[in-house]
Amino acid sequence: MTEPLRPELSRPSTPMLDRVAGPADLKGLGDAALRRLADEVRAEVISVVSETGGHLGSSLGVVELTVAIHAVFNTPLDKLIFDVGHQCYPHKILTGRRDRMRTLRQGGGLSGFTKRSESEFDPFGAAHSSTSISAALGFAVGRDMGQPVGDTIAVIGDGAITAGMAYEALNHAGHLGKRLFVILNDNDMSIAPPVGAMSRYLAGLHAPGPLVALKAAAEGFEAALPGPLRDGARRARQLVTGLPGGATLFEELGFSYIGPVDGHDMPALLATLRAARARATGPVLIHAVTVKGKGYAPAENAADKGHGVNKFDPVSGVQAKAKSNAPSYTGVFGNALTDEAGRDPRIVAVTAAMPSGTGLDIMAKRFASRVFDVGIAEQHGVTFAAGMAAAGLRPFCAIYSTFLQRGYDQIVHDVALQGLPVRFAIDRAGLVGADGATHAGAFDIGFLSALPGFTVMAAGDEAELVHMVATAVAHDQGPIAFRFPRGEGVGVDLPARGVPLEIGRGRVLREGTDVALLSFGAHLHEALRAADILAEEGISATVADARFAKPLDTALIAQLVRHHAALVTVEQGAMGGFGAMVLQWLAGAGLLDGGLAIRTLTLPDRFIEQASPAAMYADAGLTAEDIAAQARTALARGRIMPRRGGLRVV
Ligand SMILES: Cc1ncc(C[n+]2csc(CCOP(=O)(O)OP(=O)(O)O)c2C)c(N)n1
Ligand SMILES: CC(=O)[C@@H](O)[C@H](O)COP(=O)(O)O
Ligand SMILES: [Mg+2]
Repeated sequence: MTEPLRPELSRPSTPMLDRVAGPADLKGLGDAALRRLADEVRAEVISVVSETGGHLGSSLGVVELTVAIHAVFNTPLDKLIFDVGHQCYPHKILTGRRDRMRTLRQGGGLSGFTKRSESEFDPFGAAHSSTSISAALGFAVGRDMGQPVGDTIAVIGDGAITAGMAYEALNHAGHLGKRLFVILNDNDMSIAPPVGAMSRYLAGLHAPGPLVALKAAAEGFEAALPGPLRDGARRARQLVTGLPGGATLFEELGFSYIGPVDGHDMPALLATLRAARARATGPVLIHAVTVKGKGYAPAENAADKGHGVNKFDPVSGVQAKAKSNAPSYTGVFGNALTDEAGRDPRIVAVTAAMPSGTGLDIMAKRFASRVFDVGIAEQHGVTFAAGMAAAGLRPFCAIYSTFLQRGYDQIVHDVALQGLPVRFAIDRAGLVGADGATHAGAFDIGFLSALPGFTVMAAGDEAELVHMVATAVAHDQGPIAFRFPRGEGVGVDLPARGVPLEIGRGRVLREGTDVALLSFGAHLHEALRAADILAEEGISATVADARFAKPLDTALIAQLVRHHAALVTVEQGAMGGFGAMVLQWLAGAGLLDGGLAIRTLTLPDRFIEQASPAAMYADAGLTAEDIAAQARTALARGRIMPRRGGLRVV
């Protein structure tokens, strides 16, 4: 467990919470007691996250909401589904996991998201956004078909509700008309300030003003009327208020809309939830207005509202600084792209609600009008970029590997099939640490390399990343992608300016005679370390950086297999990626016919649980020692080779 920075300050007194073993203990409490309980839960969240780091602001914003839902509904029979799940810390504290909260996001500890395997109170796992309404609707159908399910409640943020999936679900839920509760947790923040017309619309719904108050009053009146009169009353309200369409978008979609309600006013929340629970017959949307970071000034005052924090001093809110020896890959990418954008006005960039996470905030500072935050809308972002490419621009789509999965059909259908030169900057490639398996960048090598016409690169270090940005700028022949990991680089000197790489050509960093280690991506330094380990045993290893999974440097690979008894490929990705591409090419070229010993080191065929990235790679069998061990065994079985040199060293 992580040591607290100031242990004497980090454990608040929580007499009420101490008596809560689970949601059942909330049932007998009155409104005032529930409000006090919420205060204690908030203190506990601050205390926990000060020791562990994590998603502080989002969790603080839903404290009252979480207490109220558990007090009014009957979980776990009723299914409470948090969208993304990053705001679930109060929920975990109230559902029997308080004693393990200080293991949050660590190896062997509690997940930072909801997770089915962790608790019966987590009916549906999450971490990627905007899935909650679909899942809740699925549970509602299960209930109506006789399964042991009570009510279903989706809690979704104003950021998450900007994604296409949420509308698909609202549309379907409105059509089915089943009893279902969607609680819109509207804190007017995503990770960054929210963007888009939907965000403006929601703000309009809770803007103070006479029209809105009148509308709310009219709605209350309407609800009391018998069915046949309700339509007339609604039309009258539309005339009186003049609000667009009169009804909210949600009502137009077939939901009953309740709100906006102050999501920190416990009596108001409880009354709203009780009334909705007692009377709902179909889908209901409860619009709760909350404050991200609520009740903790350092979070409320932070630009990101304490979205994701390191451990911190609970009194001052000052976060521990991670030691850094080299610039982050993300920062190197952001700076390199900004430099390129300074030279080429056709360069534009797209982020799906992650401007700082992707480094595009750097470019936005100089070229605001050329950086587009599309909201949590990876699918739209990809096709939008394809449109800009078709129009003659040079779009960079900067999306984490894990979230790019959302846009795969768009990558296939809108980008690859049309051969459009969209540049994909794929951050968070490989294992990412505390966010765990849901955020691992495992699959992009395989899913992109399978597409005709795609060029797929991975940066061996941060200097290579600069060159890959330049390569992507210059590549107008079709789609191109480059991947790089989370965190800091290896500390190599950065070039003053990127130089486009020759497409499909790798490089040899170290020339040996016995075994060839062919790395694709940022595990290059592990391959170099493996070569050092092998050298101590008298085994001479060549280390090559493939740079490209597609097109492969087949001349280099042919040379490696000709000159070595064994070949080991290394990548930070799942099976079916770079190693598979190499194997397939070797087989097709007949180069396996002579009994070459090959090992393809990838992530294993299972999801790797959260821990530090180093521990996760150890779990995956992808350390330098693992690479050396595989090289050793491959060599022991490989054919006997005369020792020859002759490789090109770049
Ligand atoms: C598909 C997908 N894209 C991006 C993200 C990254 N992400 C996590 S939380 C978040 C913002 C969510 O905002 P909101 O739903 O309003 O919740 P809040 O943090 O404000 O409570 C984003 C963009 C994600 N989890 N899933
Ligand atoms: C919840 C979520 O998806 C993001 O907040 C994620 O945790 C960000 O991860 P990074 O810290 O790698 O940007
Ligand atoms: Mg929000």
